[in-house]
Amino acid sequence: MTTIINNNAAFSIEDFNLWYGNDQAIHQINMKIPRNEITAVIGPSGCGKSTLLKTLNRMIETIPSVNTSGSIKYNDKDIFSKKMLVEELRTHVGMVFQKPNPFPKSIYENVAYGPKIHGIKKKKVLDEIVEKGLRGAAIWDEVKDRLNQNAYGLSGGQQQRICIARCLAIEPDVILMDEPTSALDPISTLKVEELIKELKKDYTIVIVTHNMQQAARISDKTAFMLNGELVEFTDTDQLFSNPKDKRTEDYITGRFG
Ligand SMILES: Nc1ncnc2c1ncn2[C@@H]1O[C@H](COP(=O)(O)OP(=O)(O)OP(=O)(O)O)[C@@H](O)[C@H]1O
Repeated sequence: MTTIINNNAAFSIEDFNLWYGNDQAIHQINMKIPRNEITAVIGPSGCGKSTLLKTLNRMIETIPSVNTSGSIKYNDKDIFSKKMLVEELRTHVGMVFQKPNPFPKSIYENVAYGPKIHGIKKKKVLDEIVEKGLRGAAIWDEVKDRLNQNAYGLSGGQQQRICIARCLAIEPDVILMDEPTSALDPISTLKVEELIKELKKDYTIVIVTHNMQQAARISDKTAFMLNGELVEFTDTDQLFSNPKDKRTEDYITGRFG
């Protein structure tokens, strides 16, 4: 997609509402997600974090009861417009899930999968993409001698980095991460956190996390959601040191959630 970008927001969300059937899960959200930064979305269980994230690459459309109003623009283009092909949106906006979900295939095939679907057949080109993806996901050195082994044989933390490599191989612009470390042990979590900080040089990252310390450690901006509303969205340092809204303060000081 060739786009002239007029502002510094990867996503501009305006007056956005979302319903599952009759239940409204997102209420009138306005936010601009900055490019090449890490934006964390925090809030208690059920506040709508995953729903908002899954809307950004239209994964939410797989649920038939969903209705929306308002607008979401990616690079100034309406993601819900008929002209926006969902497959194209998802090549620009990749996603990494809570539980590592490699395919039951070799490490190599996991990373080469997306490019192959997009028609790349030459072994040499695929080799290069696989190496670049694995290097980008900081796992090349650990797996370069066993690319043909099944990805299921790796540890949870390694599997998650393979999933990140798989995402990088389609050369996205934005990476959405839904609690990417919640199934990992502390050491793997730290590795993935280091990787996320490294990736923001080249990508815009939006990460949903239950873990406030994680948001504070890695993100530039933090959004606090409650009952489907965006209560506060500002610089991470500011949100954790000097929240403007009493509800944010109550949440970050552990009074609820
Ligand atoms: N497929 C669905 N059908 C109907 N309601 C749903 C569906 N998915 C989520 N919801 C509802 O939408 C609201 C927001 O859920 P969502 O999963 O976005 O919250 P969350 O903040 O990500 O929660 P958690 O931290 O527990 O994952 C909740 O009330 C939830 O029950």
